[in-house]
Amino acid sequence: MAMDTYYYSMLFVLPPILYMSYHLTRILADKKKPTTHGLKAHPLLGHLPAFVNNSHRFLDWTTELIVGSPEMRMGFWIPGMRTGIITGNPADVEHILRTNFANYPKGEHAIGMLEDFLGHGLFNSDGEQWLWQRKNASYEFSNRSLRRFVVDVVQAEIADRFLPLLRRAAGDGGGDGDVVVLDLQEVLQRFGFDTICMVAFGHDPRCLADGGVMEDARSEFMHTFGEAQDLVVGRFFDPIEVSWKIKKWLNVGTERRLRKAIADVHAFAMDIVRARRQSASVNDRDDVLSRFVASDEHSDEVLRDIVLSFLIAGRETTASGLSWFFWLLSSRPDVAARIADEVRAVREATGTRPGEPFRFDALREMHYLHAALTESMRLYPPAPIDSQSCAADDTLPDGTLLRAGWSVTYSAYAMGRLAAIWGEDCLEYRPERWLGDDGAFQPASPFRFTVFHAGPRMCLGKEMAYVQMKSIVANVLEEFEVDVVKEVAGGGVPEHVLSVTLRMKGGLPVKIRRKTEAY
Ligand code: HEM
Repeated sequence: MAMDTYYYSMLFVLPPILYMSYHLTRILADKKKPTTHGLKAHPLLGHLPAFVNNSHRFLDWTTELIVGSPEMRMGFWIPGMRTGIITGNPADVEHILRTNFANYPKGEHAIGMLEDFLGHGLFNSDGEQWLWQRKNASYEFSNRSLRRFVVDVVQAEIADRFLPLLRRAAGDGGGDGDVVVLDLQEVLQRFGFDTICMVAFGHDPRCLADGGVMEDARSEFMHTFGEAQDLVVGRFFDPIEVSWKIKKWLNVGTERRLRKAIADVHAFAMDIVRARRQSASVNDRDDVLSRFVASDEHSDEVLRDIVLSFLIAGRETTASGLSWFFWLLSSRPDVAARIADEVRAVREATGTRPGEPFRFDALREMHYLHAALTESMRLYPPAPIDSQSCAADDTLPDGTLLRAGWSVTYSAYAMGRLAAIWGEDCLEYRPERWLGDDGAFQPASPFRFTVFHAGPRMCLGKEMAYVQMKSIVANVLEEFEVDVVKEVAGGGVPEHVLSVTLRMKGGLPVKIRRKTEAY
């Protein structure tokens, strides 16, 4: 009997004890919730007012908060909409991108926002859907014939299109012989678009045509593609999340423009897919799409989404990296001179002459150039922030709590400005920080230098991007000086547009001069 009373009383006593201890644990755990130093939350609206007030300087604002925080991260809370963290802490990044990778997918929320544009291509999928595309694409990217193909495509684009364009801009031959102001960022985007289309799909869109002509017919499409990208990213920065859904449903405003832009971009990608399907020689080709087509397993829509992912990956990233690099170089003649010396030494060692293509091995010898580009991307990362979502409650390495459904973002831009990672001179452009005593390039951990992402979803095009960027810089600095037109560009750091990539607002106006020294 006494035992029965004991069991019955336990039935009533235990649940409240368990309930209370559950909540007590949560309250205690929540003491470790992410903090935000120097940022006050509104009692009802949370951090919404601060986000709205600083949306025009989002990267710099979040960087200031991260740099000012001992944990190198900021927590934010926007009631009913979004809660999460933006971090610059390498231990957090390693945890999110590698150690507990499975718990930090892109998430349904983000995928849903991009779905009408990117479908379920590599960039916009998780789980199995991502894995099979990643496996196929990684196989292609580690293929040596693709590496040769990349070098050939890039060198041909430089020799037949890019250098002739710069020679014309420098006043050689074309037009009235005057030096013209060129938007280098736009030229580099065209370069990136041509090369990604040729490498990934075996299709030549001729955004830069032979002889260095900028094809006007392509300008409109390039503009449409950029517009689709910017408008879709705009959805993420809209503090009132449902507003884009309402506009889409009503087909008004930016969503109306976006619908039209997406239709044009999809038509372009679908043309590429159909052309590749009809091509008799699919099995003999080196491009990435042909391998997906050859397997005969995928619908046109799936292939279209794969095409779109590669266009997003390759169109603006290298152009962004190079635009900031040439801007930095314009005030650092010492760095430009050292690169030119290195290129000259590699020419001598490989027995080639200026104007001839650089082979893969020759590019690999250019350690200082590699360091100069890496250092530039450290400060101006082409993909400045990257978000995932937290699938189940988790704790960061320092015990900070993350709840399921939170947005978890790392800022490569802020990380480049953290003294705790790079030392007190972190704001200085100093390529030497990447070189060992023997002058060889020393890579940093991808959890500190997050420019190419890290872990299982790390960028597949990193090597291709360096081949492209090093080839362009080496060829340009052999022949030309690039002067940024300060009267047009303004004196300070150029303003940026925050889209998928860090783009200069208004482009990068430059004048191209032939080098006076004999090579
Ligand atoms: C300087 C140039 C580049 C930078 C800084 C860069 C950076 C990045 C970053 C940050 C990601 C992660 C994106 C995310 O998951 O949210 C990524 C993924 C990727 N990148 Fe790049 N990228 C560059 C050039 C390229 C090029 C030229 C290609 C060529 C095809 C490429 C192919 C890819 C692919 C396929 C992924 C998706 C990987 C996956 O989700 O599994 N990237 N890149």
